[in-house]
Amino acid sequence: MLELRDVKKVFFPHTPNERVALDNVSLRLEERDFVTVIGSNGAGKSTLLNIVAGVYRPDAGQVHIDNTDVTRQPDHKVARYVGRVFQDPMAGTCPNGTVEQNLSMAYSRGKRRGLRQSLTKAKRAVFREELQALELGLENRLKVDVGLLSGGQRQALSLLMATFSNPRILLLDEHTAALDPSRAELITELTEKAVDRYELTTLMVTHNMAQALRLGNRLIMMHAGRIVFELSGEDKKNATVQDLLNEFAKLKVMTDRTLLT
Ligand SMILES: Nc1ncnc2c1ncn2[C@@H]1O[C@H](COP(=O)(O)OP(=O)(O)OP(=O)(O)O)[C@@H](O)[C@H]1O
Repeated sequence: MLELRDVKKVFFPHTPNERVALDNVSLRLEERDFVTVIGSNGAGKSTLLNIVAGVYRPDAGQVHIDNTDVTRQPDHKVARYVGRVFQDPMAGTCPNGTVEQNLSMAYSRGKRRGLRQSLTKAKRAVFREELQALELGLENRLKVDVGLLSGGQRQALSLLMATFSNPRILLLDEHTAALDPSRAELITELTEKAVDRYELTTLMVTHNMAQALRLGNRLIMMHAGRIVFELSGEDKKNATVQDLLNEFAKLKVMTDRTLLT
């Protein structure tokens, strides 16, 4: 379970450059909820993920993961609960490490020290099995440096690393946006599989409205630091990209009115 209560984040407060990135945002994800987040540029989507991941501290409000208040915890502590995949396929993996070294690092996240160390035979067998599920042949390339993999392969590996140690929350930050259409489709399919397989609770930012409708059981639209529109259940299943465009159009009218007053 993830809960944000009245979270506020302001950049450059009390200066001419002040930006209210999150304006008293409250959001609750129940176990296994998969929420897609859409919104225009600067709406506050990345800030929302960064607050959950502990990269930024809110100026007000709280963040809870399960029964733990993580509001004031630094990102390396919050990493115990959170798996994250970034837009840049190069961001989630270490290029100078082999596939198995990268997986080993991710595997030991949140585990006791003894388990962190060596690459045992048993661990390798687990890695092989997990890689097989990606159907990219990476199970035969355990000793290859990650820097030699393609962008799509690296993003598939990042996704596996973010998910297979069963994080309490999975954060997806436009994680298919930098890939060509066929690779984006592959990663989208792998995401659905991983979320099902590891029974994850997921928050995904995307600019792709069709993807936001296709994935997950809930959708939120953000604008100017607020959640302005939500869909869930049957309403989300039946919604079309045109419906979302209509909601965006309403926001534009609102923004134009605000500018005029
Ligand atoms: N590190 C930062 N320093 C200063 N201002 C920031 C910082 N991060 C975000 N902002 C500002 O906060 C607001 C929200 O930004 P954010 O990146 O969360 O939006 P977004 O919805 O993710 O946008 P995009 O779709 O363009 O990535 C914007 O006005 C942005 O300029």
